[in-house]
Amino acid sequence: MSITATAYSSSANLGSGFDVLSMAHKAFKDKVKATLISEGRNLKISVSSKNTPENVEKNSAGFAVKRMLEILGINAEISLEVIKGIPYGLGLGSSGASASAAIAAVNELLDLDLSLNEQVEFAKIGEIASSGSPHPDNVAASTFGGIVAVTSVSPTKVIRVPSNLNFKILLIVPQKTQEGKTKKAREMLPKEIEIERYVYNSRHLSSLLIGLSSGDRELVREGLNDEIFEVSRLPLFPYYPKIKENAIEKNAIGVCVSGAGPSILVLYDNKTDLEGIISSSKEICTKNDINCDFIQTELAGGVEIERGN
Ligand SMILES: Nc1ncnc2c1ncn2[C@@H]1O[C@H](COP(=O)(O)OP(=O)(O)O)[C@@H](O)[C@H]1O
Ligand SMILES: N[C@@H](CCOP(=O)(O)O)C(=O)O
Repeated sequence: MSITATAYSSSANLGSGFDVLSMAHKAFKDKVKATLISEGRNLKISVSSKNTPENVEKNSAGFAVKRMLEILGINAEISLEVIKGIPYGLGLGSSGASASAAIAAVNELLDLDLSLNEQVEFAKIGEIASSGSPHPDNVAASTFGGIVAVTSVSPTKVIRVPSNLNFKILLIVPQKTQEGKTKKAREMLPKEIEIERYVYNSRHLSSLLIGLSSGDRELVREGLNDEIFEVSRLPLFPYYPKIKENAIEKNAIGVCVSGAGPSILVLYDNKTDLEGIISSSKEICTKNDINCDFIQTELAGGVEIERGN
């Protein structure tokens, strides 16, 4: 018996919403096929994957499933085939999507009847294998779909963010995968911040959520700014400030780093000079000795179970 689940790529943080906000998009997707080999005897998880670790403890999909079954006290032998479609190390929620798909597939395979919040609770554990931290944002977006806010982590509670803003997504993706990128990016963050910077980011977060809900372009633009996380990680994407400045000049709705980078998320609409952003961003990337892909996409739904396999 096998079940296959599909989960989409995501852009987490959305400026000042570090570890809280994220959005799923159709740019890329992972699939995980879970096959039940035996049940009730012992707990054994195996992982096969062409381009991510096949060591269960080091694969976000395998680690999430193994820990979930340990926590639930379930003995089963399950093989996981991780079919990657999301390039990893680029800030597109690759590790999170695998974990989301794996948990959803095993939930269906063993008829666990987990809620979406419970699935995120277990899927986030998979992020420990990839970044050393169970950050819930990417897996929340890949599981729920749309734009999400993680309002609680113990227990996990995910809320879909209401949006009345019409926008499309441009992802600027460097063609350079970095092993362990998010782990390194998390180590770059300050342990303490000035209250003033916290207040700045609270203003940005408030602007973003109100702007999305009301469909106010200017509020969303302001809301995608950040004074703490992107600033601390700038050495990972030195080209970002210029690309952002240029995109805003060409009337993008707003710009932020996608997750821990190095990809950049641009929200745009029919008032935006999209071609101008792409051509000038290519020049900026070239000046920084990087080649980038430019992917136009849109919001994605949540994790999908393939029926009839
Ligand atoms: N199923 C998986 N999919 C993608 N990366 C994985 C997976 N399992 C473990 N990893 C590891 O996690 C790292 C990529 O995750 P991360 O650094 O968070 O980047 P991102 O999530 O932006 O792709 C790589 O070192 C990769 O080997
Ligand atoms: N909140 C996390 C998000 C990491 O997203 P990814 O797509 O880069 O894995 C962080 O910023 O550390």
